Amino acid sequence: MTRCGLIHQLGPSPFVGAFSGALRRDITRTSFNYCEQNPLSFKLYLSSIGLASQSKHTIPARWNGRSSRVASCIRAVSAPAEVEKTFDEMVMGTQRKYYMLGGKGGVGKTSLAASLAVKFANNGHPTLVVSTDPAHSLSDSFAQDLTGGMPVSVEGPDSSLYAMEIDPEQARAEFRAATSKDGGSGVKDFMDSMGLGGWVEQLGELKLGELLDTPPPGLDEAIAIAKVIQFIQAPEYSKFTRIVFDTAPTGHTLRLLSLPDFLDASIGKLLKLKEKLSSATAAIKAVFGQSSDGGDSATSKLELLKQRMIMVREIFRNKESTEFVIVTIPTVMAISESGRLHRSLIKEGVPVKRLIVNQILPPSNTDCKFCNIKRKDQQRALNMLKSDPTLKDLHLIESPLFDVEIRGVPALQFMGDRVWQ
Ligand SMILES: Nc1ncnc2c1ncn2[C@@H]1O[C@H](COP(=O)(O)OP(=O)(O)OP(=O)(O)O)[C@@H](O)[C@H]1O
Repeated sequence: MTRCGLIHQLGPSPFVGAFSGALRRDITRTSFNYCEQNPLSFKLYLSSIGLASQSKHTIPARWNGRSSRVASCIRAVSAPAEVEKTFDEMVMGTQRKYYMLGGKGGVGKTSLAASLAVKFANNGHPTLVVSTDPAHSLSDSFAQDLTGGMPVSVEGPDSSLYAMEIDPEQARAEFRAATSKDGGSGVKDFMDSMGLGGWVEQLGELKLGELLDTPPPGLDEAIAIAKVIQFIQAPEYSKFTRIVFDTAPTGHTLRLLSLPDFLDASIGKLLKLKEKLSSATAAIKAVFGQSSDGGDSATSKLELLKQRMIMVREIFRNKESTEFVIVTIPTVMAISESGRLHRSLIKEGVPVKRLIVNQILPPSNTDCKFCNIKRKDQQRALNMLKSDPTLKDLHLIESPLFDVEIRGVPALQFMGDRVWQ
């Protein structure tokens, strides 16, 4: 069929205008791009030609054959009710999306985050997977050295996949360097030496020393995430359309969620105080005949950090761009903790739709007594999950216990194809 033939077959629609401008180019490709960029309009278009809400099998075969990503898009818009919580929905669109995987220690967060990242990359999304867990295992999962705090290219997937382990210690050292110079003890010493006790009291009220010397739990991870934001704002990393976070175990993640507010307030107060101080120091410097300008790099660094913290908080709560996926295993203890995690995420306004139960024993015909008891035990935990008021409405993804360790891209791809459907 010719390209013009295709547009005739598509038939009249309010959206034909959007396609017709591209007639001399590749109309088919344009329609596919249009599907990704304007899914709702494209859905209306499909509806106008009688294809929306029909089975995906009625979508013309040539549309499905373009690439897995556009096929996903077309399937997604043509069967919205089925697709809402499937992988098609996760992969649809070229706007940047963040997926945060979190749960109790050892349940499989890293393996599932890495397998999701591989699947996104294999579906055409330039993807970055980041570990903010101080006890990194992303390098082990990819069987590749990812240390160094910079995105490292992962070999294997169809589109570019980068992975990055943030070193929280190093991130905190950078934070301290930015703040201690003249925002913490430096300012305090200076004001002491000038005999300006009133200012020192105000500094004391801000508890800056405490913030810098004994950081609250979760600060490391907040700074680590702020660092990721810094990376993805740089032009060379702006290409990533999917960013997957392998987060630290539950407790840390929960504290992290309330931290941006805390830091935002503290840093905001500090900046206000520093504004007042800078006019005081200007006056004092003038007495000594020194120039009052010369920049204040610590203040601008703090301002930058504050902006990033605000961005972190906004990203965590943005329903359009972010989803927190709870990972658990079929045990009563893990499921109870997942319930608490979900309640806290709701309280913090973090969007959650999916719950993965990992390491489910697959059915077997053999008469293994241990396996049968274990399977019944897991079933009890699964029943508890299905009747838990906070968890039962989440979309449940069951992930089997694999008989081999999941390490390296081929194994992660295998896991991803089994879990993310
Ligand atoms: N479905 C599975 N089948 C078989 N092995 C699995 C499965 N999921 C995870 N594992 C294995 O369990 C171990 C722990 O997994 P992983 O490191 O992904 O968990 P985690 O939640 O990230 O742990 P931590 O909280 O310590 O960071 C790894 O050896 C991993 O290969």
